[in-house]
Amino acid sequence: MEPKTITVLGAGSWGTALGTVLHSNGHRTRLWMRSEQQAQEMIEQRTNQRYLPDVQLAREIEMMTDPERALWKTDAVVLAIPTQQVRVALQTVNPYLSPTMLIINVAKGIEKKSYCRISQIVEEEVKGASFAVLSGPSHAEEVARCMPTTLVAAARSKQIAEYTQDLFMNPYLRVYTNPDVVGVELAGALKNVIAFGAGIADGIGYGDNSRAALITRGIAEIARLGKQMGASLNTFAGLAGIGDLIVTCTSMHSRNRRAGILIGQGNSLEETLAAIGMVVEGVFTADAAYELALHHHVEMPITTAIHNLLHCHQPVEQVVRELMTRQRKHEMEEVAAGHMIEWLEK
Ligand SMILES: NC(=O)C1=CN([C@@H]2O[C@H](COP(=O)(O)OP(=O)(O)OC[C@H]3O[C@@H](n4cnc5c(N)ncnc54)[C@H](O)[C@@H]3O)[C@@H](O)[C@H]2O)C=CC1
Ligand SMILES: O=C(CO)COP(=O)(O)O
Repeated sequence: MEPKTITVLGAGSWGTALGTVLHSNGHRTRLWMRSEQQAQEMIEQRTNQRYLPDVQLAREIEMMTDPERALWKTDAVVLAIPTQQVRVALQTVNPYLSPTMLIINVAKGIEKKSYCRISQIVEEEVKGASFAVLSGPSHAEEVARCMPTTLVAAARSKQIAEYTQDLFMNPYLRVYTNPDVVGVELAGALKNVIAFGAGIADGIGYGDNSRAALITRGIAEIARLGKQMGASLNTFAGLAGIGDLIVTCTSMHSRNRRAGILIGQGNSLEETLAAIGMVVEGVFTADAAYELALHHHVEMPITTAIHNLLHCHQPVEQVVRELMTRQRKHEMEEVAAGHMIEWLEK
């Protein structure tokens, strides 16, 4: 691929790490951020001390706060901004976006109140924009250190998915394409809620059995909602689905898991968010996920439990007891739905 000009919106840990990837792939890379002070520090120190310390940033990566300069003749815009801020950020830069620019979202969440996925926010805010989503098991700390990582680039058009794949793919970052935008977006957003729950279990002092249960039953309920919303079930068995759920429920890099651990240890939500100091998407997406499940008449017991814990202030012990003592179930949905009569009758 010919070198492109790429603007990354948001200089947190993920935007910065992806900036290093794009630069090492030979693209002209610009990092746009709100804070003049952060931009000056990054220009002078060639590091991002607050969000991704100890990672050296190449001299050629440009840091800036002026949206007009950041978006001047750019080919693609990477949205690396926390979900709840994406709309306002798009409104800020909108006058400088052009219809030829591809918008690639890398944030993982669902907007509160509107229950919009990011592709829907982009559709509303930037009429006619081409869109792709890049997701999968990928902690910024490891990507920035060139550790082998796999991702999924999803777009409705094969050409856009492959273009996104080519922009990011290199010997340490293998990118697969996928046509299922809805599935990839939902998988990335909903896994954060489950990972927060897995962290709570760890914080309480529960063991590996509990974590495995949350991962397995977590992907089952994510896929159930996804299917109802038109996603492909295969997506949830792939990198953006079970792959990302595994890494987020098990890694100490995960902010969602670490936040859960602090809650499980008895800290308040306020104390927890302050201690993490970066975005904990699952806390904000829990609400939207709960409402989407109600709206689509889909059972999501773990997500509901997290929602109740966060918003109905139910004590953790009560939430766990309720989850474990729910009405007994079949594991397979087709059995539950009565589609395996033969087995039932034997
Ligand atoms: N950190 C990671 O390893 C990964 C993060 N993600 C996703 O990427 C998204 C961003 O996450 P991080 O970079 O980790 O978050 P972060 O908390 O490290 O940084 C967020 C950045 O966004 C900036 N920001 C917030 N509101 C803004 C606005 N209105 N305009 C401009 N900038 C704004 C903040 O100043 C900060 O620099 C999240 O949705 C996260 O789930 C996805 C994959 C990996
Ligand atoms: O999405 C991620 C890894 O794939 C990052 O997860 P956290 O936001 O929990 O750190």
